[in-house]
Amino acid sequence: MATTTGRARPRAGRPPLVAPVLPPLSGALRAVVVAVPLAAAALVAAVVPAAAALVPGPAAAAGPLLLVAAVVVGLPHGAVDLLQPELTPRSARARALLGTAYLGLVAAAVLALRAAPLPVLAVLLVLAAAHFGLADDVVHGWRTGRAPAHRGAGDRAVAAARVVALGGLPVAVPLALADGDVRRLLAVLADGADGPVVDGARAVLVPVGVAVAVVVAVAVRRRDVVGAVEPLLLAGLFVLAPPLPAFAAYFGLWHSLRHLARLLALDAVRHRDGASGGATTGPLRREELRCAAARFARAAALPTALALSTLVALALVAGGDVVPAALVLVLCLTVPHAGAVALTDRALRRGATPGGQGRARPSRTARRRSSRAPISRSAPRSVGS
Ligand SMILES: CC1=C(/C=C/C(C)=C/C=C/C(C)=C/C=O)C(C)(C)CCC1
Ligand SMILES: [Fe+2]
Repeated sequence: MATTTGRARPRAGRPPLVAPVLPPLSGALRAVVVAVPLAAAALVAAVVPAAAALVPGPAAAAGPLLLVAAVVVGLPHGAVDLLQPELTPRSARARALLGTAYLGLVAAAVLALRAAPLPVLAVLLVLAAAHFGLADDVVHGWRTGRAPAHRGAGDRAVAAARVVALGGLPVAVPLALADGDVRRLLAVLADGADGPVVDGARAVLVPVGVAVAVVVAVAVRRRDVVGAVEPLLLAGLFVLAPPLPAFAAYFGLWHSLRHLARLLALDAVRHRDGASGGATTGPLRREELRCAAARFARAAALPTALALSTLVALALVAGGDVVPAALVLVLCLTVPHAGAVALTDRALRRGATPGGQGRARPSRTARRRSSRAPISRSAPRSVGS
């Protein structure tokens, strides 16, 4: 993604001088991060089982198609992993190395999955659950202002439960309740060993259920309605709707959409900071988000096209079967994607300082400049990322 205009780029391997702070979740951004994913989960949980009862044939045929569509729609959310300034090294050589390592990890994961299907699939599924759960924990920090950088031991324990609950539900439940479609896909992915994957998923349902109970209880005590509803809606989605449409809705309209919103918000803040010297806060304006979306579309186009071509190539190698190919691609992309997102989040957290509402104190020049900047606003309510 294009980076800031006037702000100094971070040195290789170091967090930026002024970490962008996610602005308060309000307006369109709140709708995209909270209302749309929750409404989509509720709608799919209600409508898809009804459709499956009324028109079983077309509903069953739609599952694999929806999954492939969701993977394609979700590909861009990882397309700018290496363009985050908190992660990108300064020198072109180091950037090329990082890009090669990213693609090398995808290729290594594909080869490893072929060489040892069952153990490698198990590792990839655990990684996927961790990635999903951590992403929703970051969104929780954004929504509530309880930034990960400023948590005490109690908050950290609840965060761990949140990661297990919100990451475990979308991976363990559809696999534990595997229907014919999922069994067939698992048999392709795990070279006939679908049974052990389903058994393993069933075994983790108890810890995931306990984590859900903890998260809901804590959210109720804190009067955090969204925090209590999130795991219940995800559980409802994956228990009521068939696994493939449920996962498609989750991946396209929950995980990818939330990540995309976060990328746009971060980029908009970096641009705002670039213009103001790093001291402006307050909700993002629609115009700022529109510009960030345009920059994102430009930056994500080529990597997304590359991922789509890889999908076509994998499908051709798999004899034209695009559904397992899409799953192999998305699972193997998760290896570098989860790593890149985790490293970027860590850099963003480290750039945050508790006393400064999540950001390092800007220089005197920056402060003087920002006091004249037209977009300077009130103090932020939410912090960190
Ligand atoms: C294997 C398999 C599944 C799980 C796929 C997963 C878990 C994908 C994770 C993707 C990630 C983490 C993308 C990165 O953002 C389903 C669809 C449940 C059922 C069919 C077989
Ligand atoms: Fe992701």
